Amino acid sequence: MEKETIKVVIRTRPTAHFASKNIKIDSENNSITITKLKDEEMGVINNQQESWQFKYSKILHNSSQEDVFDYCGRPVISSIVEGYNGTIMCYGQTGAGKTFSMTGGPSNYKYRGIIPRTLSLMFQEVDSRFDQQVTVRVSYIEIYNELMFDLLSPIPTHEQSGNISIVEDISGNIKVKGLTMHACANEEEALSLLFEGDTNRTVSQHELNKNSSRSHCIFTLHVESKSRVESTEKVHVSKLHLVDLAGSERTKKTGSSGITLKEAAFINKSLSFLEQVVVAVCDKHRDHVPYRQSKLTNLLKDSIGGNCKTLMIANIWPEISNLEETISTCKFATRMMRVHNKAIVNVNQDPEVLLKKYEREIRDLKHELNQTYVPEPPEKLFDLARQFLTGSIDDIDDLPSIRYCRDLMHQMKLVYKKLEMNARVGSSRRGDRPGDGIEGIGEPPMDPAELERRKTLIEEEGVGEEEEGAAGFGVGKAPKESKPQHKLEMMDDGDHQPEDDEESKEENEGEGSEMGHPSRKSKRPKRKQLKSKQEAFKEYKEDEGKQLEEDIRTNRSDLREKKEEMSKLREVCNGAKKDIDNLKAKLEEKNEEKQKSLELDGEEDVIDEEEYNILRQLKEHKKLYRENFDKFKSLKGDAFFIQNNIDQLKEQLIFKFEVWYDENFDPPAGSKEAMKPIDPDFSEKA
Ligand SMILES: Nc1ncnc2c1ncn2[C@@H]1O[C@H](COP(=O)(O)OP(=O)(O)OP(=O)(O)O)[C@@H](O)[C@H]1O
Repeated sequence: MEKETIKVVIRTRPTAHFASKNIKIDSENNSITITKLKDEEMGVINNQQESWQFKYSKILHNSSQEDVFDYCGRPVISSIVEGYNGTIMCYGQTGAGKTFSMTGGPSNYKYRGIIPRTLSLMFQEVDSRFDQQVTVRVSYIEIYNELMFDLLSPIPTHEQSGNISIVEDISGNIKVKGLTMHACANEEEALSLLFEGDTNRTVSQHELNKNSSRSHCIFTLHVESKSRVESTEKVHVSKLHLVDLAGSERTKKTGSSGITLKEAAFINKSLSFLEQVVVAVCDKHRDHVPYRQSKLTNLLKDSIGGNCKTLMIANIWPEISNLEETISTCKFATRMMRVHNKAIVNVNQDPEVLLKKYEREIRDLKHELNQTYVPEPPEKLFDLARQFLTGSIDDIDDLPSIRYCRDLMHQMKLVYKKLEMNARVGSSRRGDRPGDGIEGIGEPPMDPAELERRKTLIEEEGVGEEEEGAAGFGVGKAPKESKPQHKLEMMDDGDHQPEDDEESKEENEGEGSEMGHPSRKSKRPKRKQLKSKQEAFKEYKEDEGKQLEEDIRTNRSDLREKKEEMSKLREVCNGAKKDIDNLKAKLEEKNEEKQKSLELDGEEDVIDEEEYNILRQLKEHKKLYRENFDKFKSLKGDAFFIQNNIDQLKEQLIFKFEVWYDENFDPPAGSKEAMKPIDPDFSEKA
């Protein structure tokens, strides 16, 4: 934040009748001394002199327009592009040269004022900043009799004067709602808007000065700049108010009547409100500043005591007849110098760039994930999960990525399901409640007394209960020695099936078995007739594996869409590339022609219309190519990501199926059917 007082510059209007007796100007010290005989006008005999000395930031006495701009305008331009707000305002009595200072005299180019010079320098500054994209818009507003008029509105101002109003946004920035803003690409466009506004400006006939303005005029440049080099969402936003205030003369001196008297009253009122605001801002004990009392002070709230770098030019007309006005202007100017402003760089966020930035971040992260994560074989993770859940290992130290954790969690779920299922099968064989074999998993843990009782029973009598004529789902009673030594052994009967006792073996053999595993057939839920592993897989996908199958299908359809889009973009890129090559060849031909004519006439050809058109087209095609290629690259990343999803889902599907298959069918271990690899795309291909 830059805290500084408002700069005040005194500019004198050149005159042949300079009041040299009363006004002494010291340009070196930037001071001015004014002397006046007391009550001279009242005719009272009083030879006492009254004298004032004022000191300012600068006194521009008989200065050229260029000098005025160099001091007042030039330093402001770069700070505007950097994001600081700025205001340059001209204050002073009618005819003192406010409009001349601000807009200039039309008679000669060298008389152009601060506004046209600012526009010229501003666009030079914009063009010189290759690394920045700068947008300049202008607005032009007039305050006349406390009404605001948009001088650049295509609708006649009197019709839409009610349509514009001053508003303050949540950050305290003042804006004029409904005011038209005109984007300008260059100095010429901006100048023509200034001329258009000036033509529309309300000018009233007046005794003191035929063309003097009876209104306040504010020409504003709204500047936005953002970096072309860095992909940043930061946009520097600023405004530069160039203000031509109405004349500050006293009403009685104007000799006005009718409308112009009313005008003068309004002007005096708003200028006195301006004074009140300045006084209030300077008074540390005042907590309220009456900005809202008038349109002018409301509109210039940022400029006086706010977020702005402000400079005031106090125009004086140093003739004896204007002594009162000169003193009054100097007094006001001195007060203005005490106003402290707090200018900050105004930074906004460009939502478009912000969105693009987030999209890029997501894409990069996805890409990084795909790049760095090499999926572990599911069997390995399954084994790790089982070791962890059964307490063989206390901790899993190495968790390299979220994807790894996710896969591991998934395997944990599978282990859990398997354990739960085995426990259920085990308990139904033993007649226990489900979950008895896996304390803490599935069902709530058993009452400790009951658990102890059962343990003793198992130790004494073996696992399970005697069944009379057991058939179907009965599990019978396991002998004492079949009690598993390890908790997992008890839980996981898939691989660690306790051997049935001879008695029950015989029993089962008596019942016969199609699968060749009589013992299991009698002790487990009836297993399905095996057709083929691939057919079982089909069945699995329609039933338990339905969700995974659906996920794969959704991903596949996404992938298809992406690929279709990619193929369209590829065509556009190829077309653009072809056009670029053709245009380059044409350009080459043109260059050869030029070279030849240079050798013949020794004159270097300038770019002709055809060459210009080729260059323009080349630029457009390159842009088209770049845009579409960027989109293509982004889609390629997406497609890669989706393909990876599909592979993962397929792996999961096969693994889950293998578990399911193992639990539901009994091909002899190591048999051809059991070893057969599954083709997850079998039904798709069919
Ligand atoms: N520094 C100057 N050099 C040459 N001519 C000047 C200068 N200052 C003012 N003038 C001339 O004085 C006349 C009045 O100036 P101008 O219209 O700028 O006054 P003003 O303060 O804007 O008055 P108003 O308050 O009525 O708008 C114009 O003809 C202008 O050309």
